[in-house]
Amino acid sequence: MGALHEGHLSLVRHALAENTDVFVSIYVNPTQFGVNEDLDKYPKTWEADMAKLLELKKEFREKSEEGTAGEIAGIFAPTSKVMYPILPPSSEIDGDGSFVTITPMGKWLEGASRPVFFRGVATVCTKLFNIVQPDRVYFGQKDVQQSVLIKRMVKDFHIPTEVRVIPTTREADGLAMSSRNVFLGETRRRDVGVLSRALFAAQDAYNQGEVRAGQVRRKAFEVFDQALDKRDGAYFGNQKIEVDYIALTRFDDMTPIEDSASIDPSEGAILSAAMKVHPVTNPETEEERKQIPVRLIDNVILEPR
Ligand SMILES: Nc1ncnc2c1ncn2[C@@H]1O[C@H](COP(=O)(O)OP(=O)(O)OP(=O)(O)O)[C@@H](O)[C@H]1O
Ligand SMILES: CC(C)(CO)[C@@H](O)C(=O)[O-]
Ligand code: BAL
Repeated sequence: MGALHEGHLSLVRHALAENTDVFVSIYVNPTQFGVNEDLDKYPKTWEADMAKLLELKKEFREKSEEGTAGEIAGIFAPTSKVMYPILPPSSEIDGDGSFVTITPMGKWLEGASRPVFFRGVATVCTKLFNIVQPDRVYFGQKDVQQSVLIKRMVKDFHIPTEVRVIPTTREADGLAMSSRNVFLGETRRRDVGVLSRALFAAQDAYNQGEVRAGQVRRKAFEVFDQALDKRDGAYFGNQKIEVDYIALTRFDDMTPIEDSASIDPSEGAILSAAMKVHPVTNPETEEERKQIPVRLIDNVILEPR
């Protein structure tokens, strides 16, 4: 969706290492945004994006010429008229249109908070895959439910492409890179490292032998409890932070592992989380007065052993 950062470039690097011709799609897809979400505010940095991709093209020039890596063969940046040729796209839950829906997976976790999100993602990815006809497609681990859902879609619809999922690129304090991080501003940015710290703490507990699902999730919540004040079910630092979910799920279908159950260590699990970061409680600067809520997601893999 553009506003490229190192996480996106890592997907392109992996694609260049494994293919001859790489196409980068840049399209902010309206149908995956709910009517009250941040579609209008989504960052657009076309010039900077092109400069980053050009830099990457140069970085790979020698290897491309030797034939040991591919090259960026094109940028696919369609208009909405191209992507949705018949009907203008709807973001209403019961809106009309030609849609791809993957349920029940698309209703849980991210789908519970963003009811049209996965319908929009599955629909636009089907269109992208049909237009570009890629041998492989590259998705980021950061959006783990999205990548599991796309794998399911590719299998169920016999789409002839291989789905590759690339590890999450992080900032120095562990925060997963995301285009939406630019909305945070300095003050909120200082508090949000708590999300990855919580997930890593729970992952450590699992790696040290804890398999009780409730205990693994509790480890993550303990990090929030220690870092922030808890009141009325929300956390408070310089701003209110609401944890949407910290969830343990199975790999293939993202079905939940209940707190009373145990993780099967031979299977492992995904621990994923989402939180809503509200504007700072006592804004002092112009930037703080204009803040919008930012929803952040992250996850870690509890590897099978
Ligand atoms: N930190 C990251 N590491 C690896 N892959 C990433 C990272 N961030 C995004 N991606 C992947 O890049 C692809 C494009 O994502 P998208 O354009 O939505 O960017 P984003 O940074 O996730 O933005 P958003 O703020 O919308 O979450 C997706 O497959 C996504 O999972
Ligand atoms: C998969 C995707 C490109 C669909 O618009 C988007 O959700 C994203 O960038 O993660
Ligand atoms: N990275 C997923 C796209 C979205 O949040 O809309």
